[in-house]
Amino acid sequence: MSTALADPSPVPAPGADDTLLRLAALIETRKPAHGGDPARSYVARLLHQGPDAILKKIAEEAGETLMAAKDLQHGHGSAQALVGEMADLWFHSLIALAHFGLSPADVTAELVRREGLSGLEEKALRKLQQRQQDARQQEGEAA
Ligand SMILES: N=c1c2ncn([C@@H]3O[C@H](COP(=O)(O)OP(=O)(O)OP(=O)(O)O)[C@@H](O)[C@H]3O)c2ncn1[C@@H]1O[C@H](COP(=O)(O)O)[C@@H](O)[C@H]1O
Repeated sequence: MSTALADPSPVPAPGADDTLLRLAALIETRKPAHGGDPARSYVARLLHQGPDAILKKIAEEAGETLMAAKDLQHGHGSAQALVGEMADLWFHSLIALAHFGLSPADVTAELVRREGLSGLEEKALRKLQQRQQDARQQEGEAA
């Protein structure tokens, strides 16, 4: 009998779910340069209000996500409530990316770059680089 563990969640093929890309493309059409109308579109209104308003929404949605997760942790929330708040957070993050001329493809490219690199290894590498940089700086000051 095989002792291999069953895969708990099959890894989808790259690009299998393009929901974020489709939503980002829609958000792009809401920019003032593309005729987005703040009177008729929530996204256009937020883009029109500018980065402070967008970032305020992200902070708000991050807080609501945290509260929904804590509720679930303590047994008086629902998974659906957490999913809803996380969706709000992702949605507003996409608007922020669009404002700064970025797309979810930029974020996934960064995640792809990190694939296979353990967070613990990355942290150790970062500390090593910092120590090397500090040592170089001290040598420079001593010279
Ligand atoms: N996914 C979303 C989406 N998620 C959340 N929201 C809106 O985000 C708003 C903020 O959520 P809140 O819970 O904070 O609600 P609120 O208290 O009314 O917020 P305030 O605006 O008053 O601060 C709500 O009005 C939600 O309806 C969204 N609005 C739009 N989309 C997508 O964006 C597309 C374009 O939307 P429009 O630009 O409005 O046409 C839509 O077709 C959808 O696919």
